[in-house]
Amino acid sequence: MIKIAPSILSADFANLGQAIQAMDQAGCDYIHIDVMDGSFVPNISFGPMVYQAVRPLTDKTFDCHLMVDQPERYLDMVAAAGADIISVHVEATKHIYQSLSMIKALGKKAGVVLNPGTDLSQIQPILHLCDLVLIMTVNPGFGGQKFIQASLEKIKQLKVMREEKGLDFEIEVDGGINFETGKACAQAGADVLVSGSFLFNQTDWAKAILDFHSHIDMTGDFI
Ligand SMILES: O=C(CO)[C@H](O)[C@H](O)COP(=O)(O)O
Ligand SMILES: [Fe+2]
Repeated sequence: MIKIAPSILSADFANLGQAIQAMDQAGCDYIHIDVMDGSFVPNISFGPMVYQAVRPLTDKTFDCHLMVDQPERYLDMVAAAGADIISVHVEATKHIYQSLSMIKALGKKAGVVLNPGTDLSQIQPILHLCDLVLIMTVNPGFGGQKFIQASLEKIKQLKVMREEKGLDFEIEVDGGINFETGKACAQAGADVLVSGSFLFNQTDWAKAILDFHSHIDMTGDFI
């Protein structure tokens, strides 16, 4: 069954705790937390103090997407703040093997993220260290962007690589996900759909999460 990860970048920051609790009640799987440093991406969001404050409000998995340069500088703090999955961009560090090893040593699930312009060959040597591979389906930095169709081929190729190598990481997609693009990603091989603006703009979040499932499960292939 496909997992749904609401991106709280699209939440009402004046009521962040309420939004997280409502998404929990609506039946989401992960809470996706977009951490931006104003350097790796041209936007700044929130740091560990913010998600530490909301950590007690839900038992859901905190899926932390670090859009920061040299992420190894922050891994201790991110782990201490309550992240369960910590994902780092392969483009953001000279030491991706070390970063992923550090995340594992902290007892957290390790993820690697690829920008739309980054080839899968960049992560081939470190795939065995990954619990999750996040394929960006927009350029990172902002919510509400248009899905990049070329991402679908990358998802398919990643699924083949996973099978060939006998690995079991999750494939997550992030950016421009709605019922239509989410279904296309699931058909291509995605296991986790991040959805920000589309999901938060729905009036009934529980229905929207169910609708994500019904759109995808009706193919019969992904239940
Ligand atoms: O990582 C991100 C942006 O860098 C967000 O997770 C992503 O953009 C989700 O927002 P939307 O669903 O509105 O595209
Ligand atoms: Fe994200």
